[in-house]
Amino acid sequence: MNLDMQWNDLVQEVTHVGAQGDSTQPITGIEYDSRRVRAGSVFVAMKGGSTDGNKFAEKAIASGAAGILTDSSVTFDHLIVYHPEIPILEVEHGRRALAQVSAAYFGHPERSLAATGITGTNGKTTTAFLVESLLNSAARTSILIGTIEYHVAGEVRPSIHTTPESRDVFELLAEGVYRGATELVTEVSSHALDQGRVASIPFDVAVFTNLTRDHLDYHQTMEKYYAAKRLLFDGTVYPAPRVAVINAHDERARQLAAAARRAGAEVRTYGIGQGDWRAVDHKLTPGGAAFTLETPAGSAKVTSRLAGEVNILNLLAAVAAAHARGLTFDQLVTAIPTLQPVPGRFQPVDAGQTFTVIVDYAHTDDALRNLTGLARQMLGGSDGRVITVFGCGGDRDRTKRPKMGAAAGEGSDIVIATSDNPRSEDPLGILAEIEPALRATGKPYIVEPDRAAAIHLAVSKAKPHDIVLIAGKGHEKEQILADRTIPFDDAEVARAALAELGQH
Ligand SMILES: CC(=O)N[C@H]1[C@@H](OP(=O)(O)OP(=O)(O)OC[C@H]2O[C@@H](n3ccc(=O)[nH]c3=O)[C@H](O)[C@@H]2O)O[C@H](CO)[C@@H](O)[C@@H]1O[C@H](C)C(=O)N[C@@H](C)C(=O)N[C@H](CCC(=O)O)C(=O)O
Ligand SMILES: Nc1ncnc2c1ncn2[C@@H]1O[C@H](COP(=O)(O)OP(=O)(O)OP(=O)(O)O)[C@@H](O)[C@H]1O
Repeated sequence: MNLDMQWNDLVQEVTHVGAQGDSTQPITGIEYDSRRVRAGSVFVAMKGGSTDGNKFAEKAIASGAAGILTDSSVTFDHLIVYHPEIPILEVEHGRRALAQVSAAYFGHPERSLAATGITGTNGKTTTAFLVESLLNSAARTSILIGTIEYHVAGEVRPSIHTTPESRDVFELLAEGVYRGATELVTEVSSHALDQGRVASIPFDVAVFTNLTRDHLDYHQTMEKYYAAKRLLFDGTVYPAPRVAVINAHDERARQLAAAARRAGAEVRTYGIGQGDWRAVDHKLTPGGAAFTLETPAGSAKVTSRLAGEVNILNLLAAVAAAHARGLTFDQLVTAIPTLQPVPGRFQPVDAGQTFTVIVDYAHTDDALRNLTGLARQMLGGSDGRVITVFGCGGDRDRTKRPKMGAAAGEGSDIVIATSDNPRSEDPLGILAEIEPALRATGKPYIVEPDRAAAIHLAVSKAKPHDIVLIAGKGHEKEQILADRTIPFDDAEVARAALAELGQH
């Protein structure tokens, strides 16, 4: 961070429409939440979806704020009258101003980093992990920001948001640069693009994985959802990327590619049997996939430990992005077989058993259908069965329960319905709301509220070639029951169940 920064320096860095006062007082922090303001902090008061940060400007001043940035002319007019002692800036867009001021305060770490941003409804986390692994295989030092966790030059941190507020992003970047990072790989959610959480970060490479129905509670229409994603590519609000990597299978691919090209980006498309970066003659195996990688930089046969067609797409996206970041085709081909599945995203648990066990984060009916579909793809023509363990969260959308029951039954040969964070609800009550739809599918099922017992049961029922899917928790490490949060890791429980099976 810039320890010498004064208010008067900061003013130079922010686009503003009004200003009052000046100050040579050193600034000790930038905050967008009044509850985090300490003596010497600058408070950025911005309008939000559920409240208005401007309501808390007085509170921030009482906590010792050294200056205020506001996106409200009413607040600006009020403060210049009642707090003439505090320097104030009025800005047009609160979150973009937050990004500008944070970049400056944290010493412009973005200037020392090449950024790859990944957006899309599905595949962001997986693609981001793969890009980071490819860059690290070429001895680059990276920062990763995403849903599961953050990596700061090799150190793992818990994730707060898929894409945090710009202030928190810049703090991570500054730390990463200090520890030698030269690359940033970040998931960019549509919320982040809409709000400007990644404003002031120039993206060298931008990746678009896909667009399916989601987050309409926030964006309201698919057009607005797409428009938010397009912002990463079209140069209208943020600078256009140098290279745009786009999934050729998506129905928006052509229009997005055209928008990116118009903005001056080099476009690379990818796909299975289509696109400039493509997989041909692919085969799915229980251990992953094998295909010929055909690209403008060369062709080679490769094998991957990541299962399912969607992961071939994620891998192609990552390969095209890492090549844009300067890895050679040979470096990429050498690294591909070493890439590990992402924790909790179609993650195999292998203890040498004759069937497949997969842990996945799928916790919506769509995701569950996707997951059972991937398992069917993997079974191909074999006589293996799909055995699915799943549950539904308590104190959450109850309409999901019958939908999940139907999705599990329709996609599986055997279902074990269990608990998944029952929270304050009775686990048996939740299961009773799942059961009628599950029963209606006509598939054999068992209700076992104890999640560990359910996983043991599924593993004990598996025969050679079967696929056991453990859905819902993915990378999560806890189960929330009534007033307790207990450690719980699906992959570990599955490993214990496999070890027990091995002893019999
Ligand atoms: C819909 C959404 O994006 N909400 C985020 C947003 O809230 P908001 O704009 O409504 O802010 P607000 O609560 O109205 O507050 C306005 C301002 O007042 C401030 N405030 C508030 C209270 C107070 O006492 N003092 C104070 O200063 C707040 O810090 C904020 O600056 O800004 C808040 C502060 O950073 C976030 O905590 C909040 O995330 C909520 C909890 C959330 O659930 N966000 C999800 C939807 C999200 O962003 N998800 C995407 C991933 C989606 C995906 O792909 O799955 C993500 O990138 O994580
Ligand atoms: N390229 C893809 N296309 C469609 N579905 C995918 C793709 N990649 C992954 N999936 C499915 O979406 C699930 C979530 O994958 P991933 O975590 O990589 O995506 P994400 O965009 O980060 O989503 P989330 O924010 O929910 O974590 C996977 O378990 C898989 O079932």
